[in-house]
Amino acid sequence: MAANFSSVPVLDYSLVSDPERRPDFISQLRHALINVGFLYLSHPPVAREDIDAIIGYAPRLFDLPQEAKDKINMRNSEHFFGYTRLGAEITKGQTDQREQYDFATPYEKRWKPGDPEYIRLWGPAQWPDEELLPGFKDTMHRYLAQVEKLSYEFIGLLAEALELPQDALKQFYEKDGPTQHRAKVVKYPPQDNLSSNQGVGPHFDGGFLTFLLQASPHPGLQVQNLAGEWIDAPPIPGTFVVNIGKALETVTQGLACATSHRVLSPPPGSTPRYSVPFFQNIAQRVSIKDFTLQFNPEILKLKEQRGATGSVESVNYTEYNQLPSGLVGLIGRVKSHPDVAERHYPDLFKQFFPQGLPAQGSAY
Ligand SMILES: O=C(O)CCC(=O)C(=O)O
Ligand SMILES: [Fe+2]
Repeated sequence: MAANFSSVPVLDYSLVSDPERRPDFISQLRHALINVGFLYLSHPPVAREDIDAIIGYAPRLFDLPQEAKDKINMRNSEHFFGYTRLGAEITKGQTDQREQYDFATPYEKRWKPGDPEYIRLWGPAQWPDEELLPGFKDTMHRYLAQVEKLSYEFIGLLAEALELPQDALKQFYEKDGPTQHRAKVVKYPPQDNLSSNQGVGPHFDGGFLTFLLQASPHPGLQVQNLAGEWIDAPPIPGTFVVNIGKALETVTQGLACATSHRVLSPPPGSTPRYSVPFFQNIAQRVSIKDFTLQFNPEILKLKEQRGATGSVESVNYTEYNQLPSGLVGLIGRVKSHPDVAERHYPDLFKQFFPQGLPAQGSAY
């Protein structure tokens, strides 16, 4: 019997600092990692005022004049940071109805001649002009620094839940400098009569962990369970939604599962939905196939008890089994944003789009 799920569990981060209740947290975490791949985290160690400020900024970012958005179009950026207009991506053959900005933690470009091309993926983000949105960049940096710290702490807890040494996953981080993490601010407009209700189609995330802030009260996020059913993950104020990326699934030999998810657009006549996902990266030059973690056989049995996943409507990021993580990330970006790739990575562009530029990117 598969240990199927019908809701996304809520874990209380305040248990972690309570010696008596910490074991409860660890066992709930073990269940969520192995059987669900998604969880809500309440009482996260991120300042409430920064979260509220980000929620306040989200609509204002999209209300900027079109020329201010175009000025920081992603096409300017070899790092794939910046603004992407509505309807520019497709997932599973259908247009995603969302508009977004890709931002990141601070980073100076490190690529030098002779380095692999994927090293160019990391570098400075593009930000709107300060006078148009005063304080936004600083607030976002402060927010991202806190989520980044949480993401590392969480990886330690995850190792504990899988009965690995606390620092067992540190070997996947950059050793000689910072790891750059990506974040987006996303707007899902309400469905109109002409478009589908696909905010974003079914997909897996890459990387290690995603920390998602649902920045408006709209439902719409759904998570696919083992039987292939779509389970709602509506916003719960004061929480993050945390989910496992394909790199972490690969590293843990499938114990921690990456779960397919999607977003349905708000219904016609509604206000837009906003969200702010943070994607935790790993070292660019790491090839996961070169590492084998030793798991306790009792823990590996829990994976067998989970059973096989049913029909999963998602296929991306299978390359983590063979290629360096940075190249997997770059391929993902090239597929989703071919116009950016055509300008900055012409060889890879030709490899993935031999017929030339499609009207939209095809994420997965
Ligand atoms: O907007 C959301 O709630 C989820 C977005 C998402 O899954 C993604 O961008 O990877
Ligand atoms: Fe996602």
